[in-house]
Amino acid sequence: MEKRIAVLPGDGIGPEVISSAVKVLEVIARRFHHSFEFVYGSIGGAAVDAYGTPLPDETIALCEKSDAVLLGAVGGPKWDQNPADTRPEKGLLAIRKHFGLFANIRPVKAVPAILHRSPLKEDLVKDVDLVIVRELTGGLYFGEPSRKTHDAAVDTLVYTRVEIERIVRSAFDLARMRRGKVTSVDKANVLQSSRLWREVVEEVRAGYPDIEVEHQLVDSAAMKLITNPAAFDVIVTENMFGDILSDEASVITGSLGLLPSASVRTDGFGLYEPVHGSAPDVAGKGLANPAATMLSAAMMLRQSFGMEEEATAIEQAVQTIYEEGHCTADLAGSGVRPLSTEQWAARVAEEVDIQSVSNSIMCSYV
Ligand SMILES: NC(=O)c1ccc[n+]([C@@H]2O[C@H](COP(=O)([O-])OP(=O)(O)OC[C@H]3O[C@@H](n4cnc5c(N)ncnc54)[C@H](O)[C@@H]3O)[C@@H](O)[C@H]2O)c1
Ligand SMILES: CC(C)[C@H](C(=O)O)[C@@H](O)C(=O)O
Ligand SMILES: [Mg+2]
Repeated sequence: MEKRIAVLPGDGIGPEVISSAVKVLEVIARRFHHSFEFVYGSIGGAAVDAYGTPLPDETIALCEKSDAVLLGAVGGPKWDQNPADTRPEKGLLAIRKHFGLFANIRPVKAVPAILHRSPLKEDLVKDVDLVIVRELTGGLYFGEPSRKTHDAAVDTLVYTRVEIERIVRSAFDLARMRRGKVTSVDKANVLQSSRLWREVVEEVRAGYPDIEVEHQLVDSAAMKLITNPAAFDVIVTENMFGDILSDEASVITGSLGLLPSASVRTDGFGLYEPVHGSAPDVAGKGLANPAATMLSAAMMLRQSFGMEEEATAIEQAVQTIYEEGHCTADLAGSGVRPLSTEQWAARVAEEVDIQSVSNSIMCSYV
């Protein structure tokens, strides 16, 4: 299959984790006889520096001509004092909005070989397999913020019935393919937009009698995510709550460097990016964990290209390398010598290749 992938490395550790994921995708292409064309574009702080804007028209055009987008991360101290329009993060919000990527799918799954790296008890963590379905193109992120005076600022939180309904349906559809449970997270005891959210969830659930539904307020949901994370299956929530809960959920697995995400719309086009940011504190030092970006690439193969076997090959290779005891600095406990980003990525790429050899040996015996 021929696929054109827009690659947007961005800032900080973005280029490091992206180059790792691209290496693995190159092995996948070779092994499964696909042709992947990687076309590189600029976003975030790098684009502000080169083009004066965090999302240049050239980047939009390149993504429009591609089958999917793979993104690293944006942002960093260099641009933190920029005005709103030339902040790197603005580029990320703009690309999500431009392509109508309203559903941000953030799976959180315990990795058996590294359960001990979670700060939570292994017993709590071992069965965790949940997905946060985060609304991505509405809410506070896209209100009309304004700095009223020197001493006052305002952000508005708007949600329409249509925006809520489509994300809630995505969550119910996903739950049907999983364990059949949806937890809707809101702040309906305070916010009007949350009361509308809850109303729409109640309407949508009528069409899904097979799905178990619960409502949780975001503050107690944040607590339950840590005290009993295995109780969750699909969590559906608005933009800001989803952002916060997904970073919190990364603690369950042991590192933010493990969580992938897909930002999608209904026609299969998607932007795939790790949940983490540009990690300026570790950038350029070989300390970044590229697993989240590799697993995002796996989501791209499965969700945008329908390449199930190829996606599984990446996921299995990541698991195997952890089982062999190799990890990057974020997951190395005391007494464990971590591999650099590049070394760890090379092990995963090698493993994807080795799988192909063992598979063909298996075939020759069948
Ligand atoms: N999607 C994105 O592009 C995205 C997401 C979050 C934050 N950001 C931006 O990133 C910048 C830094 O934000 P932050 O520090 O709050 O969040 P962050 O996610 O970049 O980092 C938080 C902590 O996790 C660590 N970390 C994150 N990813 C890691 C990885 N792959 N491997 C090893 N360690 C990792 C970092 O070293 C840091 O200690 C800000 O400019 C922020 O706006 C961008
Ligand atoms: C960088 C920022 C705009 C972004 C968000 O809040 O959506 C990030 O935190 C994320 O989780 O993708
Ligand atoms: Mg975030």
